[in-house]
Amino acid sequence: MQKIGLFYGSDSGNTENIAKKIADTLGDVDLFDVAKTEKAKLLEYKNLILATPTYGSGDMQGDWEEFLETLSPEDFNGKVIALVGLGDQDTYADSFCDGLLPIYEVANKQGKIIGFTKTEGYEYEETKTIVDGQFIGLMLDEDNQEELSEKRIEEWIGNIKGQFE
Ligand SMILES: Cc1cc2nc3c(=O)[nH]c(=O)nc-3n(C[C@H](O)[C@H](O)[C@H](O)COP(=O)(O)O)c2cc1C
Repeated sequence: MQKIGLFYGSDSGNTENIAKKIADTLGDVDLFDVAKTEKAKLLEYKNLILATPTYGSGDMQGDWEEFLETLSPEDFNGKVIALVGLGDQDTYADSFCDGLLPIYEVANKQGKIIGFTKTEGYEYEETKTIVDGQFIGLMLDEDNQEELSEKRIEEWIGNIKGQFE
């Protein structure tokens, strides 16, 4: 398996902490804050994990918005991509983790998305991040279900680990 590049954006630190936990648990992961990195770096990796929280009402994090503008579907050709969304399903119940959707839409056209997850145990009202009955990635809620994150991360890593190339 080739090394994994984990690219994250984070305003208040939750996604950064989760990114570090994922990297520690998975091993062989290089971490990048999208505020301080370039598209060329992402292109170096066959295996990717992309993580964003949601802001506004259903938007991706600001640095991710700028970073995603530099990327096109062709950039994900031949890549294996796992997605991570952070949100608050209580205060923003009708747009839970929706900021992850634009990343999925660009990456999914030519890349292979892995790591879909079940929706059981979550308490949101609406989200656009469900495809074929499953979340498009690992969804975490550090505001309301922090105690569930560790187990969710472990299960998810167990699922994706063998799928990277
Ligand atoms: C102004 C504001 C708007 C937010 N909007 C949403 C939203 O639409 N949907 C959602 O699921 N979470 C929303 N959140 C919750 C954040 O995504 C959540 O707290 C996340 O863990 C923050 O990650 P960070 O610390 O990496 O920036 C919002 C938070 C703030 C402060």
